[in-house]
Amino acid sequence: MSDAGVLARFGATVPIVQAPMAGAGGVALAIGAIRGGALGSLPCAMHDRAQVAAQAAEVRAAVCGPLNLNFFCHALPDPPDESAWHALLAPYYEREGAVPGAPAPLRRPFDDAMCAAVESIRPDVVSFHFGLPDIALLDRVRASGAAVFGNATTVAEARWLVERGVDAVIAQGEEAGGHAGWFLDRHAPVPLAALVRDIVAAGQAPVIAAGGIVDGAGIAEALRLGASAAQVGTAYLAAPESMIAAAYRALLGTAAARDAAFTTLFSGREARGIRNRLMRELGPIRAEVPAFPYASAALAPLRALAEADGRSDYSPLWAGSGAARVRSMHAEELTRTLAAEADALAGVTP
Ligand SMILES: Cc1cc2nc3c(=O)[nH]c(=O)nc-3n(C[C@H](O)[C@H](O)[C@H](O)COP(=O)(O)O)c2cc1C
Repeated sequence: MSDAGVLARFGATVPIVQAPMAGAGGVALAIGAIRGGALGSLPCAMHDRAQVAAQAAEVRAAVCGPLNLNFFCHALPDPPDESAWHALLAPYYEREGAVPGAPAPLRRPFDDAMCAAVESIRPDVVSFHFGLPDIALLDRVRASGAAVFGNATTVAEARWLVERGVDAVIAQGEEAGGHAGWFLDRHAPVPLAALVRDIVAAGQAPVIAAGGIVDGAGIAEALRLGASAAQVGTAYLAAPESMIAAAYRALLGTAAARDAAFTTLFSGREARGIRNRLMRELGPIRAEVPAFPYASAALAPLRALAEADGRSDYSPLWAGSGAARVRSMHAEELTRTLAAEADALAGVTP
C-alpha cells in the first residue's frame, strides 16, 4: 500500500483527500471516505456554526479517523445592484411561473463564529478556499491543534500560502470541478501537471494535487510529479452518499459530462460545470451577473421549480474534467479502489 504522504500524520492510510464540496458533499460522504482510509472533508461554507458542529459530531460518532473542515475566505462586497441580473432572468421567471423567494443563505467567509466552532470541534485539518483568513483567526485555528491547508491556483499563490505557514498546499489545476479558487490575480487557468511540478519545484510545502483525478492512474501520476496526495471531488459525486439531484447524477459517467465550461452564472465567480440550459442560452459569462456570492439568490426559485420537475436547467452542475469517466461506487469502496489502483501503478514508469 502506498503511504498516505502528508496525510499519514492525521491517521489517513491512503494518499487521498475526499474533496469538500459545498451543496454536494456532507456527513455520509465524509464517513465513507474516512472508512476507506482517506482524509474526510465537511464543506462548511454554506452552513452556520450549529450545523457545522452537528455534522462534525455525526461524523465523529460514526467513525474514528481524520476530519477536515473546509471554509471560504472570499471578500464579501456590499450587496450589489441586481436589477440587470433580474431583468435578464425575467423571461425565465415568466416561463416557469416563478416568484422571487425569501433570500437564500449567502456563502459567508470564515469569521469569528466559525473559528469558535473550529476551536470546539478540534478537527485534524482546516482547509481554506480563496485565500486565508486574517492572521488573528489563523493563529486561533492553529492553536486549536488543526493543521492548515490552503488552495493555490498558481505558484505565486502557493508561495503566499507558504509564507503564512500552511502545512500543505492544495494545487488546484484548471481540470478541477467547482470554483476556481484564485485569490491573488485573476489569471489564465493552469493545467494540474504544470502546477504541481512548479509548486513542487519551489519545494516549500507538501503538495496535494486537485483536478480531474477520478482513478488510481490519476493519483499515481500526481504522486509521480511530486505531489504528496490527491484531492478528489467529482469522482465522489457519483457515490450514492453525495447529495446531488437525480438529473445531475444521471449525467456523470456519460459522454454528456464532457460538455463543460467555466461559468459565472450561478454564483458570480468562475466555476467549472457541465453545460445546462441556462449556460447554453445566456452564455457562460455575462456582465449582468452580480458579484460573488450574490448571483445565486435570484436563481434559487427557478432552480427549485426545475429540480422538483427533474430538470437541471438552472442548477450548477459543477464537475471536473474526469466527469465522463467516474464510476458509481459507495464512498468507502471508491476510496479503497482508487488507492489500490494507484498502488498497482506505483513505481511503474509510463
Ligand atoms: C460540486 C463541487 C463542489 C465544490 N465545493 C468546494 C468547496 O465547498 N470548497 C472547496 O474548497 N472546494 C470545493 N470544490 C473543489 C474541490 O475541493 C476540488 O478542488 C475539486 O473537486 C477537484 O477536482 P475534481 O472535481 O476534478 O476532482 C468543489 C468541487 C465540486 C465538484
